[in-house]
Amino acid sequence: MNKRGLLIVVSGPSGVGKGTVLKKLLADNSDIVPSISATTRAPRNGDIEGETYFFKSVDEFKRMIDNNEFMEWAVYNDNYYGTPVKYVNEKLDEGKDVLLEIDVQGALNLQEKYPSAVYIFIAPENIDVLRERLIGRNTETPEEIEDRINAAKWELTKKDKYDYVVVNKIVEDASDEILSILNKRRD
Ligand SMILES: Nc1ncnc2c1ncn2[C@@H]1O[C@H](COP(=O)(O)OP(=O)(O)OP(=O)(O)O)[C@@H](O)[C@H]1O
Ligand SMILES: Nc1nc2c(ncn2[C@@H]2O[C@H](COP(=O)(O)O)[C@@H](O)[C@H]2O)c(=O)[nH]1
Repeated sequence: MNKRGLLIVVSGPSGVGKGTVLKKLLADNSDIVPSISATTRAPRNGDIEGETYFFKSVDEFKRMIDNNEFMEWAVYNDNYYGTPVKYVNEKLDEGKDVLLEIDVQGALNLQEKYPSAVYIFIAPENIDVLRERLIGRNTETPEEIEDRINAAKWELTKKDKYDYVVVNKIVEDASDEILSILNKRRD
């Protein structure tokens, strides 16, 4: 029988560069499978249904909650986000490592249920860098950016609850640091 895969949980404020760093990590490591979340937020430029997210109406999302289809879910800036449990369990059972990129509330909710997962927080050098990255990405309105910065301030107070904190100054360095954390945990 396969050894069960490692559950990898990564969080960090919106705009810190999680998606960018994890894309590099996944490109270099075909043995890590990303989980695809469901969300009620509107698709933004570059989003692809079934690849970046499964886009749901609020009613559909609530039905999935009632049917226990999520391993965790949370409301982030007025939208629902959740991790469909079936796919993650299938891949872990196949012995694959599964990567969840989720918000802090979701990660903290998982910690009791999945103590053997590895919890990694990606942090910015400071809030000004975070704001510049969100502005530079140009996918949110100025009001939405301020909401995300406010959420970030709260999220940063929780970083010590994670097993590891990785500062994303240079994408390649952050990806390498995560890989060396994973290699240590796989030993
Ligand atoms: N180390 C870095 N240095 C400079 N710019 C970066 C770095 N990492 C990411 N970026 C840029 O910052 C912006 C935000 O990155 P990204 O979309 O990956 O963030 P995120 O944490 O996944 O955000 P969200 O949670 O909102 O999806 C992008 O424009 C990206 O190109
Ligand atoms: N608790 C969960 N949080 C999730 C999930 N999928 C994504 N996220 C987090 O939401 C925010 C905003 O994401 P965005 O795509 O709108 O920028 C970010 O922190 C994501 O990591 C999930 O399934 N559960």
